[in-house]
Amino acid sequence: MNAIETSGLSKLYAPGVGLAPLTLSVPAGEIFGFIGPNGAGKTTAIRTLMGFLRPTGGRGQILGHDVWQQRVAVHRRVGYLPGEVHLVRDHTARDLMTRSCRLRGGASNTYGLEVARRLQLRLDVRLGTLSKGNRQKVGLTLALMHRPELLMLDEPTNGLDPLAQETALDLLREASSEGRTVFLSSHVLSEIERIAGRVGIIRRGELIRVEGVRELKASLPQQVTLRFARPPSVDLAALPGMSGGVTDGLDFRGQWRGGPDALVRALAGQSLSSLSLTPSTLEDAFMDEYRSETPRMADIHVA
Ligand SMILES: Nc1ncnc2c1ncn2[C@@H]1O[C@H](COP(=O)(O)OP(=O)(O)OP(=O)(O)O)[C@@H](O)[C@H]1O
Repeated sequence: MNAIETSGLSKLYAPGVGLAPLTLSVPAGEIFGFIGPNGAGKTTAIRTLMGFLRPTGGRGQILGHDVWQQRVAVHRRVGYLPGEVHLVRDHTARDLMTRSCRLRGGASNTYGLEVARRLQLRLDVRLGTLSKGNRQKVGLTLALMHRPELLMLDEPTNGLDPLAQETALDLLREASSEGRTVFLSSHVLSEIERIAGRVGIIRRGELIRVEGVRELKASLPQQVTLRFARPPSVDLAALPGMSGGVTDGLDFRGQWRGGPDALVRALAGQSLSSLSLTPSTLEDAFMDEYRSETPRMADIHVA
């Protein structure tokens, strides 16, 4: 059974605003990254999947439960981190963790304490005095502490310092290696690139692309930068495999699809003073998706 299964699930606040019909399957154990610019619909998608927003169309299941009709069961089984963590000011993190264990019929707090320790969260400080990053650590600890089968995390590393970010990513990797599923949204593409198996790109409420991170990166052109000692006698921008070529005096920049051999062969006989070929990052792919005029797709089916 897939951890997340939706068929045309939508949440429209107004025509064209919100989440367009979303058809997506996320198998158990996968880390799925959801990326898109501000206002793309990431939070709306996560909140609809969590049953906090009533869908305006389609169907969705989380761990086999209907996202709206059976949302109480969903909430019991899923670790959720909202985009903005609001906490009761006068309590401490330890209070919230104790209460959460009690609500789960006396569940163990052992792992929660380990997560808090690894995130260097101070458990006995009044929440009202915590910084944004420390509130985020509380939210993460509460989401992770019961080792839920599915983690739904809206920008989990938002506000964390680099060390805590690293720890958070380790915790998510560990969850996945235990067969648990992680669905996270992020603007930090480098972190999605490092931990996610697949990535979904959402734009204006529509899922425009879903692909394995490895495949996505392999499909990207490499950035080529050349400097010549003398003006080249070949039209580099016109080479098959080259795109976006720009010449500036003796410098040339472009995007190259193909192996380095073919490029070196094309440059044979030219007086080259430097050459660099850099693999593209997910960031580059993401920017490409935004720049390209991808047609609107009302309903994208993803295996
Ligand atoms: N309660 C609401 N009523 C009406 N429109 C809303 C509501 N909440 C969000 N929207 C709109 O829905 C669209 C998607 O918003 P959403 O918050 O889901 O985007 P997001 O991808 O999470 O953005 P960000 O990266 O800024 O957090 C935006 O156009 C937003 O203005």
